[in-house]
Parts: sequence; C-alpha cells; structure tokens
Amino acid sequence: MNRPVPPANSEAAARLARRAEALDAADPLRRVRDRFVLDEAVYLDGNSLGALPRSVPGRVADVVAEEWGRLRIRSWTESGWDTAPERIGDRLAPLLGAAPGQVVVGDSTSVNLFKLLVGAVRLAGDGRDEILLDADTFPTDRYVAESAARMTGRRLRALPPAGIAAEAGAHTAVALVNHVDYRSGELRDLPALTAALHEAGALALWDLCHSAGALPVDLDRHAVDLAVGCGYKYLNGGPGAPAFAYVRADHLSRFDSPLPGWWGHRDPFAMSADYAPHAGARRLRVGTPDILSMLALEAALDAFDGVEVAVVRAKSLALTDFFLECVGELVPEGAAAPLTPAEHARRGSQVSLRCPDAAGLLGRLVARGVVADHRPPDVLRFGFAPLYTGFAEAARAAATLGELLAERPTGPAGNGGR
Ligand SMILES: Cc1ncc(COP(=O)(O)O)c(C=O)c1O
Ligand SMILES: Nc1c(O)cccc1C(=O)C[C@H](N)C(=O)O
Repeated sequence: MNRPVPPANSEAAARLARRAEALDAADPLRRVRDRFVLDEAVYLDGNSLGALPRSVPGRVADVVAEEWGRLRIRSWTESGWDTAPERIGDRLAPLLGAAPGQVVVGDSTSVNLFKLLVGAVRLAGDGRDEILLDADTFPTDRYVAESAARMTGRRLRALPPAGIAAEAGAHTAVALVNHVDYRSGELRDLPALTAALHEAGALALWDLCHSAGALPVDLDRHAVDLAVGCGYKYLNGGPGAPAFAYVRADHLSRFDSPLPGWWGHRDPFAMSADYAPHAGARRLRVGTPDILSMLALEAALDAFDGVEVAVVRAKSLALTDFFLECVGELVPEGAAAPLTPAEHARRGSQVSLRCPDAAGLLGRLVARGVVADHRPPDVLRFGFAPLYTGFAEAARAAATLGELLAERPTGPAGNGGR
C-alpha cells in the first residue's frame, strides 16, 4: 500500500526548517563551513570520505610544482618531507588528546593495526596468550587480528564490546576495540574499558577511525596504550589519506614493530645492516612516506585551526539530536528504526537507521541530492561532520527520507539488531 505524504508532514517540515535556520544562525562553527568545498547536495558521508578543505588544492599544487618540480630531491630535507610523518602526527595529536612525540602519520589503518596489535602482544609478554576483539568490528580489524593471532601463537576471542571488561583476565595481552561502531554509530566507553583492561594487566588498542576529528578522545588522560585511525573521514585528508598510529610514551622504548622498515631506523641513511629502532615514535614509521597524500592531510588539518574539540562534540550531538527529532516527525511510523543509541554518552557522530531495502532507498536519496551511505543488510548511515554540516541539511535529509518512505509501501524496519 502506498502512503501519500500527509499534509501535516509538510507543516512539520516547514516548522523544522525554520528551527534549523535558527540553529544554524547560532552555530559557533558556522563560519568554519566556508573552509570547505561544498555544493547544493546535502553531504552526509563525511564518516566515509570527508569533504575537501579549501586549504588543500593550492598546497598540493605548490608541493607538486615547487617542492617536487623545482627542488626535486632537495625537498626531502629543505621542504621537511623527511620529518612529515611525526610532524603531522604532532599536529594531529591535540585532536586526540595526546602530547607530542606519540603519534605518527602514515600507511593505512589496516597496516597500522597490524603493527600495533603484534607490537602490543610483544609488549604484553609471553605469559599472556589471548587477544580480545570487538565482535562487531569493521572487517579489516578482524582479518588483521586473525592473522596477528596466528603469527604470534595467541588465541583470538571475539566478544561483544560490552562483555570485554568482564572477560579480560590474566591471560589477556590486548583488546582491540572500535571507539565508534561503523554500522550502528555506537560510542564505546573508552575510559571505563581502558581502565578495566589495565586492571587485568592487559593493554588497550583502540580503532579511532570514526571518532578522530569528531569527538574528544583524550588518549593521554585515559592512559590508552595504543590507537590507530584513518585520515580520510572526519579529518578530511582525502581519499586514501595516510592513517595514524599512537603508542603511549612510556611504551615506546619497548615497542618492537613487526614491520621494522628503514624509515623507522635510528639512522636510516647509515644504511646499516642491523636494525636499530629510533628512540621515539619514529620507530612506528616503515617505508618511504606517500608525500603527496601526507602533505594534503597536513593542509587539511588547517580546517581545525582555532576549533576546540569540545565545541565540535557539542555541535555533533546537537546535529544528531535534531536529525533524530526530524526523522521522528517526518518519517512514517515504523518505516525506519534508529540503530544509533539515543543516549549522548553512547552516540558517535552518525545516525544509522534500519530500513528494508536500504540500498534502493539510498539510490533514491542520492538522486534527490542527499548523499548518505548504506551498509548491508539494511542500514542507512548518515554521517554528521560538525565542521561543515548544518542543521538545515539535517532537516532536508530527514524530510527527503520521509517523502521517499511515504511514497512506497512500508514494511517492518527490522528489529533483529543490537
Ligand atoms: C573502523 C574502521 N577501521 C578500519 C578501516 C579501514 O581502514 P584502511 O582502509 O585505511 O585500512 C575503516 C574504514 O575503511 C574503518 O571504518
Ligand atoms: N575506506 C573506504 C574506501 O577506501 C572506499 C569506500 C569507503 C571507505 C570507508 O572508509 C568505509 C568506512 N570505513 C565505513 O565505515 O564503512
């Protein structure tokens, strides 16, 4: 049965659009939006690929023409290419709540997961023979963890994140957990779980892909042992931007990387036959960095200049609250069920809705200028990047979704989720 859009909905949509206008006018990050290249589409996919910061194209053009084109090989030293991984790591560190000297940028998240997970098992020592894994994890973390467990002779146990604290014990070397779940948008209790792992004598390795740049992480404050994350989501570093790796300062001197490339050597240009790791975070480097992508990420971080993470978080919660309210008012009852927790303490910066035929619906949303994404089998994800997403866009996305769902037969929204 096709349900027409009830007239009350257009009134509600108009009322919510007026509220959105007022919220946008009062938004302290309103001007930060101008730092990005955007168009008339409602872009709610910054949790997959962040929008292009205006600071990037000119910088990349300059790197190509001047640093590569004119200076060529001299740029390794004269343009600071040789120190880019740790320099950009230190630039990123405040967004993660980390003091300098602990974050290095480079490689992909998957590669950094491998380095840090095997490194964590080595740090934990021989007596600890199991790795715990967030059972809901993004697939790459699982694939890497399975291989790391095989290589190190450890047992891998995948557990619901809420059960990890209770299961961690004298055998646990490390637990690998996602700070924000990529499907549901659920935020995990990083301080409590890290503390519980420490209580058991185990290490905490956090995947921050869906939290870095969107909410406070406070790595140092919570004494997180190790963390990884990607540069292309809320950090807006561009497609395939280098990822980052964090190892807590007091673990660094004992951190034994399973990928000891020459760029992590104490003195790479000594070309020594023996590997001797650099004293600090530089030991997390592996091979020659991808300079063009790396410098694009560095320029992208300009978008955060003068922006406090607490303000980003406040706007993220206000946006997702408002979107959920709009969905509640504008989407036909039962047509889409929020999967993302309502509690602020458990919500990242995206809203996931379960809808039958989410894939088909996504195509129709995109055709009407609302760019979100879909994860199988039935999840629609709406990512809210507080630096450039406005309340009017949240209202427009919900109104468009409501119209589409009212145009087609409604079915059960699915209730077999978490
Ligand atoms: C939580 C999480 N971990 C890891 C990855 C994979 O990162 P990469 O492709 O940089 O290895 C992604 C996204 O692609 C992700 O969402
Ligand atoms: N890394 C991606 C890619 O290379 C292509 C398309 C999407 C992505 C993503 O980042 C997906 C993302 N990690 C997710 O949360 O599903």
